[in-house]
Amino acid sequence: MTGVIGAGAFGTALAVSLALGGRKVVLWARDAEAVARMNDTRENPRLPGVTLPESLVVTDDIGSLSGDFPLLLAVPMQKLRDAIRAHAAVLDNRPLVACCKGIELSTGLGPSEVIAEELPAATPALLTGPSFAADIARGLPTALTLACAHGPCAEELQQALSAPNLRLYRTEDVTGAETGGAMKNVIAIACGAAIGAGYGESARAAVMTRGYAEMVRLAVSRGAHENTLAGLSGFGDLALTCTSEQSRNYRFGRAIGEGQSFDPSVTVEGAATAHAVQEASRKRGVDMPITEVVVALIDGKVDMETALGMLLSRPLKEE
Ligand SMILES: NC(=O)C1=CN([C@@H]2O[C@H](COP(=O)(O)OP(=O)(O)OC[C@H]3O[C@@H](n4cnc5c(N)ncnc54)[C@H](O)[C@@H]3O)[C@@H](O)[C@H]2O)C=CC1
Ligand SMILES: O=C(CO)COP(=O)(O)O
Repeated sequence: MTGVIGAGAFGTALAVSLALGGRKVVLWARDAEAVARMNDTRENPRLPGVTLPESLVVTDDIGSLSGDFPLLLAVPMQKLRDAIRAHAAVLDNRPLVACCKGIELSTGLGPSEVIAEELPAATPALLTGPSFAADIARGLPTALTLACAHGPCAEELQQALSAPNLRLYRTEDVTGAETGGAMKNVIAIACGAAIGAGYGESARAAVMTRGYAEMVRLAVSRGAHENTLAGLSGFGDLALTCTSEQSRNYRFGRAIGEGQSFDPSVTVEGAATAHAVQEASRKRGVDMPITEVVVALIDGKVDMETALGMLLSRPLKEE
């Protein structure tokens, strides 16, 4: 059995995919009315056009997640700690797989570190990599990274969370996997802004590549293995998010580049994470010029022309 906490786009897509793969899945949401609607219509408005399989149990009863089976935590990064605290009794002492991508603004911690801090007896893991919820829910093929520092648990989770359209690779480098997932959103905002401002595809490729260098620098400074960033959780997700109109982070950046507003109700993980990364990288003395520019753009401190100048006027250096 698998439990999923958070019935947003990603939690629901994973639940659908695992249920269609023949697993027993319980999807928990905090909003009783939303749960009633989903049970009535067998649809989730966050995933239009996707029918929830009859075998998928949707509930607002947190007690139905009691047990020692793995729980997927599919809530936004900045809400992860609240969600854990609210249900600590049910979540403690079992595998908890964070499905969020980001760094906590108030602490500079990644998802597995937040879990470890709140519930030291739980086994923190991470599910990350290039995958749009809509693609997963439609049964399209996807490959993801399952990260868990505890080797045997990593293998068990890899088996338990694979599905016909979800191919999971595993790593014990949780820090590398979570840094890649957090940073790709920041760089996707920069790429969206470059395209939105009309700077062209070559500029986007430059931002992606130099953004990858920032991702690696930050990850290594946090204790990750450089190679992890070349995998699905780093390069893979960067490639997807920086080039797809499906990405909310990319579209948010494009709106900045075009001088347009963006719907504040949409989950854009890279916005808070850019601020968290800026603070962490300054403390560690890690040079992250694209992240600095993204923060300045989000905060409205610079316009696109100034932002471009900030990057192009840097001293010339070896690659
Ligand atoms: N949507 C996608 O394609 C993908 C999303 N992700 C990651 O998944 C995470 C969640 O994103 P989405 O599902 O897309 O967001 P979403 O905006 O569709 O849904 C977020 C859900 O979390 C719930 N929630 C918020 N705070 C909560 C709390 N304290 N307790 C319980 N539930 C709470 C909300 O009610 C909402 O249903 C993000 O970190 C995102 O980066 C990862 C891969 C793909
Ligand atoms: O993480 C994702 C794809 O791997 C989803 O990206 P967005 O949050 O930018 O939509």
